[in-house]
Amino acid sequence: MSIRIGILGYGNLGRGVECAIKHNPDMELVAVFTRRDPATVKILTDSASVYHVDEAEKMKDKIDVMILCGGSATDLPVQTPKYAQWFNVVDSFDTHARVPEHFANVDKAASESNHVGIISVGWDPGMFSLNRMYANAILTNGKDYTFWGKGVSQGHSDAIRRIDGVKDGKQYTIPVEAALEAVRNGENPELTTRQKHTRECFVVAEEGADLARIENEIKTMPNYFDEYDTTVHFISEEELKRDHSGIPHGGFVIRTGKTGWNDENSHVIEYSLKLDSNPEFTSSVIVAYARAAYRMSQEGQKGCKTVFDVAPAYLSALDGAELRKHLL
Ligand SMILES: NC(=O)C1=CN([C@@H]2O[C@H](COP(=O)(O)OP(=O)(O)OC[C@H]3O[C@@H](n4cnc5c(N)ncnc54)[C@H](OP(=O)(O)O)[C@@H]3O)[C@@H](O)[C@H]2O)C=CC1
Ligand SMILES: N[C@@H](C[C@H]1CC(C(=O)O)=NO1)C(=O)O
Repeated sequence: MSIRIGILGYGNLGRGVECAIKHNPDMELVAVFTRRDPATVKILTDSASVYHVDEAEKMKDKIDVMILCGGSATDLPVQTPKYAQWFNVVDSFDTHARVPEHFANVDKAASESNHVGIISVGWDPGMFSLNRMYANAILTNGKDYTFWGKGVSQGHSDAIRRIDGVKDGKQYTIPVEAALEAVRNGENPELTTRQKHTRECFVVAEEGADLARIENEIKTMPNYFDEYDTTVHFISEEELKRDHSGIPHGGFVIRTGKTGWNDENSHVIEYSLKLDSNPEFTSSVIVAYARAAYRMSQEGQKGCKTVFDVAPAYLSALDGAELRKHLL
């Protein structure tokens, strides 16, 4: 029997999840839920239907895992705990500073309702988190760095789109070359947040909006921009569509460490991603964790989990001898 999936929130990530389900034969998309008028939201899966989010609770027995595809800035803090009352849920929550609060809220809802809620799934947080954790557990005497881009951060782009007066926008994350070079040269530099990345925003403002206010709100935004050197460009909708239509991204996690009685041996662990489509890759990670959420729930597990709590085997559509072929 297929794992029955619901998508809540139909933006870049929602569309990516719909596509990723097509590549997972053990899953089927049952429904897409939106806060907009369902008649205005067109999906590509003939066997599924679009509903208003108010209809979701009625379908709690028809969906095994609800994948929350809203924005981290304002949607997921409300939506994930809310829908964990009725569903196993997976989200991509990435406001790093607010993860403890989000975990607690989802854990309360999921524990009380006997559901599994896996939060902060994707690549960062997500796959990069796993690799930072593995590297620190293995090379205990070492130093690690995370670099992103140059690419489009969906979280930061979502955050700027939520500002009053912003019609659309995209944010590029750009690694500082000198910092990259120092790390690559094994200099193990001490780097502040500001010394590692800069951020560049391309914003389409509503007619008559106060551009100075928008720029200031972006640059001072806690948890997103206030610790970075950020530039803001105001452009037309046509320019955004013409020059900034893609959502590529990537980055790497690197840890250098030493072993030996006198630290005589050095080692480097590196995990890197080059993504044509940030949303499609992120969605592919999320769909694998939806399989895990379903299986863990079927075993009677409940409450909030992160990628650290999910045994890798839960992610794979393979099992037993077929799965063990990945060992070699
Ligand atoms: N952990 C990780 O590695 C990653 C995490 N993310 C997270 O994913 C989140 C979602 O990103 P993304 O999908 O790009 O965000 P979008 O802005 O595309 O979508 C967010 C929500 O906005 C609404 N929406 C989408 N399009 C429209 C529209 N045309 N008009 C009105 N409302 C619209 C949708 O809700 P509705 O249908 O209800 O209207 C949707 O759920 C990000 O905030 C980020 O935090 C992203 C990438 C990686
Ligand atoms: N969560 C990020 C994924 C990576 C990219 C990123 C950044 O560019 O700041 N941080 O983490 C996203 O929303 O795209």
